[in-house]
Amino acid sequence: MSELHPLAWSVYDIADQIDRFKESTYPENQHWIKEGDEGLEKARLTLLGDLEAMKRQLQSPEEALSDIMYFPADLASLLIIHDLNLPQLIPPSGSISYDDLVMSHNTQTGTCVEEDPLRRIISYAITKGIFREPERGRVAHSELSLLLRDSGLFELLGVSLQELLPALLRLPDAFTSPRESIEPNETAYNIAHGTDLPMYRFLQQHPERAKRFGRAMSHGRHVDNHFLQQSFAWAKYDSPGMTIVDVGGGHGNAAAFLASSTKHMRFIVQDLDHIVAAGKAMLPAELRSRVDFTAHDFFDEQPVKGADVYLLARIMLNWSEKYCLKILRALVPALKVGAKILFYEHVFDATAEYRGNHKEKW
Ligand SMILES: C[S@@+](CC[C@H](N)C(=O)[O-])C[C@H]1O[C@@H](n2cnc3c(N)ncnc32)[C@H](O)[C@@H]1O
Repeated sequence: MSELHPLAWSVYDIADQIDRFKESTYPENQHWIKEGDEGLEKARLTLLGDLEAMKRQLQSPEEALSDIMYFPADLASLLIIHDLNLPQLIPPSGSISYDDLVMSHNTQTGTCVEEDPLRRIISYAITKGIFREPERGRVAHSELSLLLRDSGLFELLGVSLQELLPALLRLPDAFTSPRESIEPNETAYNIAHGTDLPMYRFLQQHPERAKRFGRAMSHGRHVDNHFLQQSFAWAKYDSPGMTIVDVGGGHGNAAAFLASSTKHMRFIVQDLDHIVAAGKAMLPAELRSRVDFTAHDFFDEQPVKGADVYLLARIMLNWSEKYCLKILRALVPALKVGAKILFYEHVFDATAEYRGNHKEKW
């Protein structure tokens, strides 16, 4: 028997479980499953993994490889969609003719885009589920493109395409010239953006880009904060007097998420001064009594002594070992007996293997 059969049975069983859950839990017509629904998350991830495994068995190696190789074309169409601000120009409901879309773009920007290439870019994006053509000559939002009207996700797209993608394209140079460097100002980002400063310091000098970067990062985070919540016994620390220091905590998104689901523990979010200023302004009023912000460079000695937990969420990924050690050494004088240092990172298993399904609780 082919290996498809056992997978197909598993898919059937899980789909049945999910459908029954949706029927009893969700309003009518909601076809997606909310990430993080307790009890269903494991089933959802297993199903995604099984479907990916089935796809791999059904595709020839050439097909699988060309999916990877043509990915830059997807990025190019997204880049155009972003730069022309199309998600904002297409109405959230109903549709717009290509004619009107071109006119609206050209009037608002004072630049000139032609209808024919625009239509071709949109047609390509439609094949990826971004936008729809409800009738010939008119374009409307799809479920996916509608999300890009949200400013946070649109900013995340901008950061991904304009800050990070140019750096990713220079990675081969950074690996080889003259050797892979461990210094934060000799990275692919430095080559791509023509700066001698470490990325976060460079952004500090470009306040608008820094703000967009910070907001985009916070926006991308809500998706996996629930893993952070589930992967540590936070309840044990949820009593008056317990302090959690969120080192390099950005706009305080993780701290705010954790504070919303606990009652007593206090959070101190530390980051560079311009980031904490923005984070403070964004914090919901009801969390202000339990979440504080302080400017602190994590290479300097930790000023909050005797906290219960020092959280380093997605910090180490930015630094070479030399600098990770510096960050840890700066914490040591502050540690009381029993203090926890909590790392929250994406990690590879000891042995890399194909992962159709990228997300797992750990
Ligand atoms: C990838 S983000 C992670 C933010 C947050 N912990 C989270 O998980 O959403 C890395 C953070 O490190 C901060 N950072 C970079 N250099 C820093 C430094 N020297 N001292 C303190 N924070 C720094 C950045 O401003 C940024 O907010």
